[in-house]
Amino acid sequence: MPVEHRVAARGRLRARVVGVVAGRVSVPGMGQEGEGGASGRGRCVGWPALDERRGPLQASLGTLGQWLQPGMADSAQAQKLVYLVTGGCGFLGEHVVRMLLQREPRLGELRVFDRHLGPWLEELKTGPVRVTAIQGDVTEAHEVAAAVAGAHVVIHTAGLVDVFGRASPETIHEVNVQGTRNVIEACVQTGTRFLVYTSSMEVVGPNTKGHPFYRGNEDTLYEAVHRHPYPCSKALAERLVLEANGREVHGGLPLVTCALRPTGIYGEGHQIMRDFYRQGLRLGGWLFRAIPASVEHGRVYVGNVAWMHVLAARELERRAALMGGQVYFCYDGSPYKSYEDFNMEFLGPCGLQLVGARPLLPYWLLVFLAALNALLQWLLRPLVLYAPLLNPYTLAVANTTFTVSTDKAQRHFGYEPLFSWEDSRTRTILWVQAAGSSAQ
Ligand SMILES: NC(=O)c1ccc[n+]([C@@H]2O[C@H](COP(=O)([O-])OP(=O)(O)OC[C@H]3O[C@@H](n4cnc5c(N)ncnc54)[C@H](O)[C@@H]3O)[C@@H](O)[C@H]2O)c1
Ligand SMILES: CC(C)[C@@H](O)CC[C@@H](C)[C@H]1CC[C@H]2[C@@H]3[C@H](O)C=C4C[C@@H](O)CC[C@]4(C)[C@H]3CC[C@]12C
Repeated sequence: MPVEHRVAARGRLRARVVGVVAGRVSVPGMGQEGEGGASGRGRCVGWPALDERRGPLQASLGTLGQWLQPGMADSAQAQKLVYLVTGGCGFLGEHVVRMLLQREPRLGELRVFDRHLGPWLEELKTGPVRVTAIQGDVTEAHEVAAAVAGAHVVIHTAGLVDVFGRASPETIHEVNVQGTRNVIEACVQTGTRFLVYTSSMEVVGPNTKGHPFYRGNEDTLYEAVHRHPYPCSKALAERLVLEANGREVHGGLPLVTCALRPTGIYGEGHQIMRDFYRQGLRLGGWLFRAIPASVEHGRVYVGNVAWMHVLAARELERRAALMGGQVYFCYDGSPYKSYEDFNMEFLGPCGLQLVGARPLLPYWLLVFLAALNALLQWLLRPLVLYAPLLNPYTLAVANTTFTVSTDKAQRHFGYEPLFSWEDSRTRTILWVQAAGSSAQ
């Protein structure tokens, strides 16, 4: 089946929606979204409270609304279902797209929505499934609404994953919070009932006080206080998604939402891992320990995160009462190790060595160098983007234990990791080797 490319021109998206040609699609002015902030534990220091920002949609639903009749999802059972993956060309998104094509038998159309479409989409010529690539921006409500219209379920992975200061705090907030708000409102306005959101461990921590989170779970009490734009945006977006659970969508049925919280994801396509490998190659095969081996980090293989998204999206309908409004950490059998030691599980077999049983530099010097990097980034910003790996935030995260131990996803929707640790490790090593050889 050829991949159909649709480009969301500003204000217009010529779309074929589940067999219906919608032409110009816009979505009714929303007025105000749900009042009141969630009672969640998280707190973002210095950020607009949730209720201060309203994102009413600016347009009104055209003829499309008459065709999206109540019960359309019911009839969708007879047909094949329409899935939408936002951020579908990202590191995680691509794995979700491929996993859906391999393991979702109900799939009739897969819409891949992203600002930057990958050339690999062209390869996805599958038999019964129509793959529709949509170049669009989640901060543009009308583009999101056009992509969502007619979808049975939305898997919302699109986000600005920036802890290195590449984007401004406002841009991070616009994409991660307003973009999520737009996805929610599009579901409500067009009648899409199921929404799976890719949240993050950082909604919980590490917090600004550097408290460890040791083998914690979804019910562990932890003071989730954040200052950095990225965790703040993820916490606010997650709260929006969970608060939206139960809202009435077009057609009169309730919206069902859940949020998945991956810890540090690794696997094929992990750019930071590739950068570490290339850095090691440049340094003659050596990497130098900066973090104590005792600092445990939870990591999870991208294939298992993708599988959890596919399963949650499938089960959300059947188990709405149990799963609706819930959060789930993403986990698998990956070992608990320091960030650097864990990376060496893949970089070691690729020829690199981690120098030092203990950090080679004293922590105070790392703190100084991180602060210097932050100062340089600020001074150089008008001239050039300077965004090194080491900054006060990444040093704090790297230096704080954060591991999860939970079976909530297994208990709620039968999740079991699809890939063993051994398989995850082998796949990642092969990818690093290929990525490394392409660098030489
Ligand atoms: N990588 C991790 O370790 C990790 C861990 C936990 C959670 N997450 C979450 O998983 C999701 C995906 O992360 P990733 O690591 O794959 O990042 P990524 O940057 O590889 O993928 C994000 C995708 O979203 C797209 N995107 C960004 N802004 C957009 C916009 N305005 N409109 C439309 N598309 C836009 C990007 O083009 C990209 O394809 C994010 O929400 C992130 O917060 C990632
Ligand atoms: C320069 C050294 C101190 C080096 O060890 C720094 C490593 C640092 C770049 C990474 C350490 C922990 C990573 C984060 C963690 O894996 C979880 C994340 C959540 C996810 O939502 C986005 C990515 C990230 C913030 C991830 C980013 C890189 C690290 C900070």
